[in-house]
Amino acid sequence: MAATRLIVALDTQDMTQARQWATQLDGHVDAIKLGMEFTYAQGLDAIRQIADGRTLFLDLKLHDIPNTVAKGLTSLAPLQPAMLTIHASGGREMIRAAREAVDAAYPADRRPLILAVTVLTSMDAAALHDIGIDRTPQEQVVRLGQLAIEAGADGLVCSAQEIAPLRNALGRRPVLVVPGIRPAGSASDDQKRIMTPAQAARAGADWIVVGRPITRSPDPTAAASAIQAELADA
Ligand SMILES: O=c1ccn([C@@H]2O[C@H](COP(=O)(O)O)[C@@H](O)[C@H]2O)c(=O)[nH]1
Repeated sequence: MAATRLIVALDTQDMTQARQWATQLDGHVDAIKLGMEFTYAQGLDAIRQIADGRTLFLDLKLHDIPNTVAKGLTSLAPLQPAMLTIHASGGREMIRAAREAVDAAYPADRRPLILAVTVLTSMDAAALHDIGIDRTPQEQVVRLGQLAIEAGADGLVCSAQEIAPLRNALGRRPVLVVPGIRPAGSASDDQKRIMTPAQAARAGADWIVVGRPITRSPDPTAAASAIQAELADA
């Protein structure tokens, strides 16, 4: 099985902080993730500056009518992300429109992976029930995952708890990117469906996403190195 790689989520509104984390974590993580918090505070040009040759996961979780998602993804092409996100719950037509837009707007040799977010890792069964979904998170993730891959997504964002059922349903091919990762003993914060880095690696995650356990550490480099060691030993 291929090694599980580490993405750090640089969740901050502050340019100096993002630059400092990105620089100090060079060589200790495999990719950086920038999302809504940084993008809404600093804008797209700041993403270009922080990315600066690094492998960029642009996690803006687009969810809108098909035309708007397609045009939004087209607007992001100059940033040359390696991965970007849309919500699987946007439905088949929206995902197909995303596929067509990425194929048209990005050069074939630098086409980002389209990752469909299934069920946010901050949601449990009660949170799904609140929004009218009376399935377990696992059932809903597999249902949305099948839909998204059929409609043209390259991969999925899921929790580590759903890797095995997704692999059973979809095989090895979809890229599985897994947030909700907490090293043993660290606070779960707002995450509900969590696993440790080693558990996620053993379950077959292609990438794990780790934010606060690294960025809130007094020594982010040591925290990232410890996670890499855990992945290597898994
Ligand atoms: O289902 C999802 C989708 C995306 N995320 C993002 O991952 C990181 C996780 O950060 P932590 O600090 O390690 O909790 C964050 O940027 C989320 O937006 C997710 O957690 N769950």
